[in-house]
Amino acid sequence: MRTVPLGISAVNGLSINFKKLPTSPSRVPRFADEHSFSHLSRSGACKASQVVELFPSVSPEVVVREARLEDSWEVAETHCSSFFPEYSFPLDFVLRIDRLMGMLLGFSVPSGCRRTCLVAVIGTSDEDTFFLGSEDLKIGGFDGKFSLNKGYVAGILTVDTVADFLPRKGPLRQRRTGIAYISNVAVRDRFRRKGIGKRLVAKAETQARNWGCRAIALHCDLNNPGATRLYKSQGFRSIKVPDGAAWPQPRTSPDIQFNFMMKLLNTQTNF
Ligand SMILES: CC(=O)SCCNC(=O)CCNC(=O)[C@H](O)C(C)(C)COP(=O)(O)OP(=O)(O)OC[C@H]1O[C@@H](n2cnc3c(N)ncnc32)[C@H](O)[C@@H]1OP(=O)(O)O
Repeated sequence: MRTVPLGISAVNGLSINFKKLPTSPSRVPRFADEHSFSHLSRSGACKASQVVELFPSVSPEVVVREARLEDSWEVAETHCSSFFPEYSFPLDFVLRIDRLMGMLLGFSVPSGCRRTCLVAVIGTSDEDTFFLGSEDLKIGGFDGKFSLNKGYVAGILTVDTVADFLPRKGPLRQRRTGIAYISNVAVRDRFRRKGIGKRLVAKAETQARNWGCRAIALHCDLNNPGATRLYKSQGFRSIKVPDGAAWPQPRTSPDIQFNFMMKLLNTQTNF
């Protein structure tokens, strides 16, 4: 089964940042995994694994929150190891650096739009975390606050209101508003099937509601039945895109076919 990084990555043609990820997401040869790269990750991984063994389903130790600066490397790792698991050294390392730089330097959004990266973190609690930095500071798609009690990033998701993958409105081709878009959903291999994906999607919905959105949408590779099942279980429904419709699609390999899925967020309003 092929997995495809969608959304920001897929949207803008992927060159050096998260909104420009490689256009061919097919798996390529792998030669090192995330453990190779940082001592910090290695120690974090042990701790996280122990927690998960103690709590086989999602435990209270899994916190889903907005990504902060200190998570950025692990976010890049999670993305690369999930969507490009077969990349081998040095490509996998370069890819991680590319994602990291993109996240820190890129991630700009059009005026009036929002975008945030969520992380599912194991082995921490926000309640006893001491933060440095300012509430208002944003660096790339990251919250500028910094904490030493960071936990271990097991899953990621991006949600935005950029509407790059929805048809534009009217003769002026304005961006559609009020519909959030989910992309780049990934859970590290060894933490899958523990409800983390569901938690990330649920948090994205909460974020979308807080932004005033009435619906939330995503594109999923038709050949990704696991992810499709996840979204269906969360109330997303496949939307038939009329043949020939000028409906923008994530820019990945041309042979990938997408299922456009959408969920209304507790509102009767039509879109
Ligand atoms: C919009 C996008 O970004 S689409 C891209 C999706 N991302 C990827 O394909 C990257 C690689 N895959 C992954 O990272 C993960 O497998 C994800 C994100 C798809 C799922 O994350 P998980 O944390 O494993 O999902 P979670 O445990 O919450 O699963 C919820 C339900 O989804 C379904 N599901 C999830 N994964 C699978 C699978 N591999 N096979 C079948 N069903 C699955 C099941 O119904 C599952 O419930 P169950 O475990 O009680 O049967």
